[in-house]
Amino acid sequence: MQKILVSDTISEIGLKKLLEAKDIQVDIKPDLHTDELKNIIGQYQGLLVRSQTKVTRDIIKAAKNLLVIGRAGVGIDNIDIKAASEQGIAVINAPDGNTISTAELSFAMIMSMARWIPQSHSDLKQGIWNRKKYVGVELNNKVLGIIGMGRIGSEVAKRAKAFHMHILAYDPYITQERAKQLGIHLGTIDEIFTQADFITIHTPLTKDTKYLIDEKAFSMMKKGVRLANCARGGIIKEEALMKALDEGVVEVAALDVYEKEPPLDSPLLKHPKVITTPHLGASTQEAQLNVAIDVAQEIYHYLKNLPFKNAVNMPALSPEILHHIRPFISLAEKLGVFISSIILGAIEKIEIHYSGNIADQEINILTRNILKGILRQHLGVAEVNDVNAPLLAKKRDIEVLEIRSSKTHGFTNLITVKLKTNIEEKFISGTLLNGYGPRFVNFNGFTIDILPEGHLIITDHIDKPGIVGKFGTILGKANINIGTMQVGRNRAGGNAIAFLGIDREVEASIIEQLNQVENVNDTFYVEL
Ligand SMILES: NC(=O)c1ccc[n+]([C@@H]2O[C@H](COP(=O)([O-])OP(=O)(O)OC[C@H]3O[C@@H](n4cnc5c(N)ncnc54)[C@H](O)[C@@H]3O)[C@@H](O)[C@H]2O)c1
Ligand SMILES: O=C(O)[C@H](O)COP(=O)(O)O
Repeated sequence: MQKILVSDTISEIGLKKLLEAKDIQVDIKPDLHTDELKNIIGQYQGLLVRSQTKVTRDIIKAAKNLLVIGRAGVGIDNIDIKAASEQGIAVINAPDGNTISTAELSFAMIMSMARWIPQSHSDLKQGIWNRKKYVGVELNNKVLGIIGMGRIGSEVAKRAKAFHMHILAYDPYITQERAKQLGIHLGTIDEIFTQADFITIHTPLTKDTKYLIDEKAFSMMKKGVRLANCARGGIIKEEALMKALDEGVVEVAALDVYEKEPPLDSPLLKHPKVITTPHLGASTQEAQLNVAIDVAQEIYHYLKNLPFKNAVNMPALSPEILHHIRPFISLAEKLGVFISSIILGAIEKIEIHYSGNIADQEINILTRNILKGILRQHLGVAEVNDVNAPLLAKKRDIEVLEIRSSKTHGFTNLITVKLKTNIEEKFISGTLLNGYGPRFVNFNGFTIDILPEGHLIITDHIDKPGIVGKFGTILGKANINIGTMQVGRNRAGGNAIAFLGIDREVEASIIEQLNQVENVNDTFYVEL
């Protein structure tokens, strides 16, 4: 039974897929204190959160059995992705489900700022009829600066266009072609600061966007600019915003998110020109249902080894791509297990060549599986998975090289894994033979045809009469049956190899006996 902890308020209707799964237990415990979460997280394979639960390195360290963290929403800044990746925990979010709701709230903020709706509403509720104080501006013909032209930014742009606003967007990661498609003008951040009548922010909080709107930015802005942030606190430097409001540079600010949440002691809450909502961007019935359905489905798929698309710390594979690549995944891992089991010394470099058809595929997942196969021999099965394998290699200063080539080498597809240690260099090549499945086809230059399955003994020896017979005698005495055998040599009397497929696991003492046979250089046992 796999256990999932839901530690924030997430739509239970949306979680149906997980709640109805017979072999999954879902515990719903919103509003857990950090210490309580730390105490119980060790029991769970899955953790489902929104933005409230802070999944810190400390929590992740305590999460000994955690396989996946699901975020019912977009922002993942409450999750220590680096710590999760290092521990091999996949992080999956639900980026699409709350786009419209957040775009609509952002637009509501823009309209509220234009017409002083919250302030005049609040006055009137207190019996103050003040028509002169609340003269607003039209949106018509105004310049709307959008910082971050992703899902939400694009939806805000569509709505603003309907109001005949001119859109000036800044997003270093979108192309002119995309801007043209959206019917917007792409400019620099400085152009936004100097030209926009309204500015709305839709980027994630990153090291590049932290305090993107600071004193310098405010000093460039048009006097009377209206500024909305429904993205993340910390993109606007709040101290600088207070000053800009007091100096009249910013006429009105609308904030849904804050540097510290809840911002109960922030002076911004008391400022008459600041409109505030308590992080409500995604708080609609529709968005909450959408993100819960999306994340529940993704977590279910992740736990059941089915295709998933929104992992933030590993590549997403569509069912179509997965269909093509899936048969190669097990071959890739076996190539990794094999080569690292038969090499001596500390690994310095891993070179992976993808040739033929496979070179055009999404190979990142194959590389991850090769690295997983290699590193598991040294670090243990529990320590290494698809998520953390590249990071673990990097941490150990192992150089990893991926080389794609259209050359076929006689096979429609071929994966070669070359390992260099401080002592030696070896390689193994494998292919998927149409109709026959995976095969190892070359080992260190020796042509072979090995089904990569079960128990294998591999010897490196000198080609002399009687050697193979001696192997048979030693194994026979130990009651170990040889099911398959292949030998190869570079020339008569030269270097030779033998691959013996045996029926059961073999003890180290038997390998030692094989190693003692005259003219044998090395003997290895591999289980695939
Ligand atoms: N208030 C809420 O409740 C709420 C709800 C949903 C999302 N959000 C926030 O909104 C953000 C945007 O959501 P989205 O779904 O549109 O994400 P998205 O990934 O689709 O879009 C983000 C855009 O920001 C751009 N960007 C990144 N760094 C930038 C930089 N330095 N300068 C300019 N642009 C940059 C990216 O290229 C991307 O196009 C999320 O990261 C989340 O933090 C808040
Ligand atoms: O990043 C998001 O998806 C939003 O900030 C929503 O956060 P919430 O799920 O805590 O409302």
